[in-house]
Amino acid sequence: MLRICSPIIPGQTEQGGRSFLTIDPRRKQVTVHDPAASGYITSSNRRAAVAAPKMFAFDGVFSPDDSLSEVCSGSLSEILQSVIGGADGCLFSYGHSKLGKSFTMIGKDHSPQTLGVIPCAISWLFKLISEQKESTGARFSVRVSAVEVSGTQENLNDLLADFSKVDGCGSNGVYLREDPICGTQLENQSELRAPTADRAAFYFDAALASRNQNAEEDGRSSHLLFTLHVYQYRIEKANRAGLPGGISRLHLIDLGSTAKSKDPSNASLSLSALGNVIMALLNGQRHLPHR
Ligand SMILES: Nc1ncnc2c1ncn2[C@@H]1O[C@H](COP(=O)(O)OP(=O)(O)OP(=O)(O)O)[C@@H](O)[C@H]1O
Repeated sequence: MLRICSPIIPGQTEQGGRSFLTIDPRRKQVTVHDPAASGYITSSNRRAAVAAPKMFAFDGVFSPDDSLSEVCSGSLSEILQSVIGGADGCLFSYGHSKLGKSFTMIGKDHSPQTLGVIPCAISWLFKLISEQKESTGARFSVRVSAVEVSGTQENLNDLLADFSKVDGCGSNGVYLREDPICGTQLENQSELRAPTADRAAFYFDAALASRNQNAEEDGRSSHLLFTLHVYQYRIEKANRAGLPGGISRLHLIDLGSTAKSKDPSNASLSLSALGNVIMALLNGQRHLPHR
């Protein structure tokens, strides 16, 4: 899915130049025209290999006029149904600096219309759970975890560690483990029980408050991984005991800026590197081509 944001070009007002993108939300298509013709780049800077116009098709396209609630409903409905159905899901924002990735994922708490993807996902997940409980009798238990990757060393930080210490199940720190069967696994992050949407939202706010405030000064912005773990149970009619019915996870990720960096170690953030990882996952490869 693609969300188009209006880029502000230095020295040029938003109205000053014709856009080099044509958006067709109904067909879910975007056409890229020659940026030189729209004044966004000079013809001398244009790479000779880029032949415009080029058309790209997506599962969904949101224009700058689309509200945050339209983006949330368009991107979350299907994925939440799948998670309730027992499949894992992931939704992440990716793009250049200051284009509104965090705004899209987190939103602002001014009004219900400016809630971002993560608060909407929390609210709608619990609504779906309650509907599912009514219709099938299934029981659910939701847990949340929140991890930040920040700094030039890409340190992992468990944003809910303080709460799990209070619960008496404090962890010794989150880390990555290479599993020969499942590939790279994030281990040991705090998973806190959230019986209500309000509790999950509280933990989300707490995670945001714990983020590394110095990340931007470190030379790159931080990445936020917020996960809703959904445990399902079937209730035995005879003794009303709960039988484990599987676990699914919804990963909601606000990737930090992908602006070009002079630091060669920042290469893992490039669109092609991310594309390679996604293709490897889709192909079921155990070894993912990441650093
Ligand atoms: N659609 C929008 N409506 C109103 N304000 C927006 C919108 N998109 C972004 N903003 C504002 O623009 C600023 C930059 O947005 P944001 O921090 O979300 O960008 P970002 O892509 O996450 O940047 P970075 O990669 O540097 O973290 C913020 O102050 C945000 O509130």
